Amino acid sequence: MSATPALIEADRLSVQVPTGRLPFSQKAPLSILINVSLSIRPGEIVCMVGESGSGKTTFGRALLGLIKPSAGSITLDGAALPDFSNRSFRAVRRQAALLFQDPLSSFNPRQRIGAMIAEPRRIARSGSTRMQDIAALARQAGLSERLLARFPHALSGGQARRAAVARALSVVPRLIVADEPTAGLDVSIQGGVLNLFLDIREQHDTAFLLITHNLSVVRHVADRIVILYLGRVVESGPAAEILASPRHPYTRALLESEPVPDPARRRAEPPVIGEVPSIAARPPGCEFHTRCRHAQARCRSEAPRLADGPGDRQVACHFPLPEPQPAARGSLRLVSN
Ligand SMILES: Nc1ncnc2c1ncn2[C@@H]1O[C@H](COP(=O)(O)OP(=O)(O)OP(=O)(O)O)[C@@H](O)[C@H]1O
Repeated sequence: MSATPALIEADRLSVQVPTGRLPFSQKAPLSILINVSLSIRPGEIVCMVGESGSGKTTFGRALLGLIKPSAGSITLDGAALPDFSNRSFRAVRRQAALLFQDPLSSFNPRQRIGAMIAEPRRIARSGSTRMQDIAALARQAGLSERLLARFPHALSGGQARRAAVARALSVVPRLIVADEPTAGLDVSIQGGVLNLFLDIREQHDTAFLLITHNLSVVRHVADRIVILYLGRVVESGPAAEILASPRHPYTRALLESEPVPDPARRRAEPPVIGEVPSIAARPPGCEFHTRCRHAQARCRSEAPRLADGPGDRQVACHFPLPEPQPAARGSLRLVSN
């Protein structure tokens, strides 16, 4: 394990939302995140991976105080936030930038792109807001200078995403939380954004939490991976190790469901990914058992705990997969409910 202290650390963070509108119809609150722990060191790129609805966005927002956690704690530079008040999170937000999944939703429709990119510098009174410097910042994010005079509605999805990246870099933060940073971008531009992240990390030791279900993003940049399923961590550890030998059947199935570009290596049948159960009706025992071919009686009744090891890895499975055999690829299938 690295001795570098964590920049930010979440310990058993949980998020619940109330259900029912009237006092008489109130039910138990719905758990969206359950005991998620994660630490990010300076300069580290952590990828949080999971299918849609697994709680990735909720975690990113809770870490920055945009959603109030219901339990757990957050530590910044070794000091625990005293509570989850706005005031406590101010320290986190001063050091972090969030790239939203839908960048346009975070833009002021009446503000020109150039002014929007310059705004963090103006507020922090740090860095030049001269047009030529803002244009250089935009170019760094792959955004043409001619777009700086436009309003947000006149940008394409890809241009909006690059504008959001340029704004995040306006005052280079110590942490960037990027929610699906390559969604909707052409493959060539996706690579550009990821390479830009790597450059920023190189130059400024900026840490990243990348929220994604795109495994090619993970392969390209991740130092560490955290896999979420129904709001719980099911596996985490160094990216190279997890990609080479996943231990949780869910992680393995996610990797198996990646498109195979080589037609000669086409599988006999595609992995069958069943529906994710609703968080309002969590299966008993291991919540993944309804989709797991390896499930045994114990999995249906007893929830596995997230166990440490080997090394810096963690897995929540009663019967974790062994080191892969050379012929193992394609042998595991997810089954629908
Ligand atoms: N305010 C809310 N009230 C009720 N349910 C919510 C609320 N916010 C999120 N959820 C539910 O919590 C679950 C996790 O949502 P979240 O957006 O964090 O997942 P995600 O992994 O980021 O998904 P995606 O990849 O689709 O963005 C989903 O089932 C979602 O419907």
